[in-house]
Amino acid sequence: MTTNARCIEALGCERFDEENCSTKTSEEQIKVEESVEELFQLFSKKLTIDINAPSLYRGKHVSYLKKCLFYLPNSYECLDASRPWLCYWILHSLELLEETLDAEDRSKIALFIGRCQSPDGGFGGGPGQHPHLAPTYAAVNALCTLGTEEAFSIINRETLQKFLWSVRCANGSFQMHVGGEEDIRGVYCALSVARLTNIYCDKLFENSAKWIISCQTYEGGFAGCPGLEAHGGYAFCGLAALCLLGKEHLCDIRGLLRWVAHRQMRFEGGFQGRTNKLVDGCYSFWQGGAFPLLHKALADEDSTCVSTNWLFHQEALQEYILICCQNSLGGLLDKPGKPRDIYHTCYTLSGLSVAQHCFAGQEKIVGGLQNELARVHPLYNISQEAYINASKFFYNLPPL
Ligand SMILES: CC(C)=CCC/C(C)=C/CC/C(C)=C/COP(=O)(O)OP(=O)(O)O
Ligand SMILES: [Zn+2]
Repeated sequence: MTTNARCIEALGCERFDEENCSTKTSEEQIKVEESVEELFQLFSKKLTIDINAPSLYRGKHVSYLKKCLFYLPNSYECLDASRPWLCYWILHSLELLEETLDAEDRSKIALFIGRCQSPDGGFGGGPGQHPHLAPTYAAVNALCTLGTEEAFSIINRETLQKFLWSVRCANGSFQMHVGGEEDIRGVYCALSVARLTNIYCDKLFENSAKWIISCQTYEGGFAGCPGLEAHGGYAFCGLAALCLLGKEHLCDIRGLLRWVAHRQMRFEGGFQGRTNKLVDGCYSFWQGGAFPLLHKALADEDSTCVSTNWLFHQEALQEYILICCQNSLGGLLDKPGKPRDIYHTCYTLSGLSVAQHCFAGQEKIVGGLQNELARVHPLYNISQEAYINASKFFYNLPPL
């Protein structure tokens, strides 16, 4: 299927499904493709983008993100308990777009995140809120992205470790907050912050690998909890958590690879989150980000049989993001027709970065080098540079 057809499909203009296509004769198929081409010509006049060399609206995205940083519109009121997330999504997106903030702004943001830190350790969704693993993960990633000594020093590693102990369950899973739900996000968030800030200890994660593996389903992906449906968000958490434990080989890597590779939609080029659901830009990272981790796991088993590319269609994903997920006024989105928002801006850009970069010298930058983003570290989803700076800071501190 051509890119044009994928875009038309993604624009919701014409419905093709695998079954219809496969029952068509080649002549009928050509007619379908011609009519798609015609439709596409019509729609490309509306889209102010050159589909043969789609460009990233870098400047527009930067302006949108900066506006959101200092004046969060009313539509984010419902995220009042996710304020460290808002900081992380914006800061990480700006970092990927290679936009730096001035020192005064970085300091203001670091101090605000500091106000979300709980005296009991960890971070809450806003100042004075109870600590929770999700905003703790977002706060640590945001502070590491800020990358200043002031930002790193805000994290109280002693109380953070106490908080992690307070949400740990005997079976190796983690509650999202004291008395809260246990799911695979918890163990990933706990491992991510523990590794980044150098407070990891084996005892804290005893049994965790076994619990994570019990979330892998018959389809090959991971569910939020044992017995539930595999989903991209949870599959990323499960695989990344196993990698952070150095135990990825304990799960069915090939089953997971098969599942995640089939989540890339044949027409749109983007990923769906789970079987029989719709494409969505945010899964560009939740699903796409699994491929570098899978690649490493496979290479560790047998370095002679791995390719120099990720095992998904990297160009098709980039086309979906650049052609279908950009708002022409800045910001990115789930799919055409949906409003832009900073969550989708963060995860589409993170997925775009994964799709652009495999190994040094093997970059595939759809639309030209001017579209290149900074490289992400796929375990944490902060930039490689932010990861290196944070490691230099935290791994020079004495162990707890
Ligand atoms: C680190 C961290 C906190 C990770 C979160 C991972 C994540 C994105 C989980 C998604 C959870 C989920 C079941 C969404 C389904 O939404 P839906 O039914 O609206 O969407 P769908 O139709 O695409 O499945
Ligand atoms: Zn989404």
